[in-house]
Amino acid sequence: MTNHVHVVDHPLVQHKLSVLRKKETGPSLFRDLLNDISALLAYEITRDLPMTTRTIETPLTTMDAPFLENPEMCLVSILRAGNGLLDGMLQLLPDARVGHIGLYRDPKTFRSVEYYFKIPPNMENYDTIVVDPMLATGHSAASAIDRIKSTKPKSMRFMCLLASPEGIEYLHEEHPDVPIYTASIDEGLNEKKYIVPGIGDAGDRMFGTQ
Ligand SMILES: O=P(O)(O)OC[C@H]1O[C@H](OP(=O)(O)OP(=O)(O)O)[C@H](O)[C@@H]1O
Ligand SMILES: O=c1cc[nH]c(=O)[nH]1
Ligand SMILES: [Mg+2]
Repeated sequence: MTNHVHVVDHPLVQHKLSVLRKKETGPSLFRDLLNDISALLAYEITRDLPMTTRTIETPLTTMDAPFLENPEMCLVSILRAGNGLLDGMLQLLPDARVGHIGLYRDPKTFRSVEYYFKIPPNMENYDTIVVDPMLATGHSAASAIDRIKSTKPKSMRFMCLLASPEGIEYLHEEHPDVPIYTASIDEGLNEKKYIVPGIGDAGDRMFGTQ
């Protein structure tokens, strides 16, 4: 399982995550921190993208310079909270396409319910990163990935801020081919299936809706 999970334990990520977790951190600072952290996570999740070389001319000479083999990227945000990760990632990947999948978690069954789906055509061209801050039971991520897989993207990765051990296990069972990148693996889930210690409801904290 662990080969498929990458915990980004960079000091800047961990410091910013601790400030973001605090209950007194309001929506404005919460969003700013999430922007910073998501840019740092984007840096790590793209670390092993395949490279190629092309001959270029600098003002001084000719060289074989490294370029991304496939610069076509697509980010897919799981609404609402996934949108909080987009701006930071787009700082590093400004040409990425962006898809959206609207899911909410039913508070009784904890299963995800889809209400929106819009992604670019020709997904087979795109290395795709599915983003959502929270991997709790894993149902939302697994069903989003199911849906996106049916469009046959070139490759797929999943990025979150926090993951629970249960969510990692479930997602790995359902989609063993999709690596998971996270800033933390927290202790577990409470009786309402919230991540503990966690950050609370990511969407509500981001948008001040509670
Ligand atoms: O792993 P799971 O148990 O499926 O839970 C995680 C999901 O719950 C949250 O969304 P929520 O349903 O609160 O919707 P929101 O983003 O609109 O607030 C979160 O952003 C994930 O999408
Ligand atoms: O801890 C959790 C679990 C699901 N959704 C959230 O926003 N937070
Ligand atoms: Mg929510």
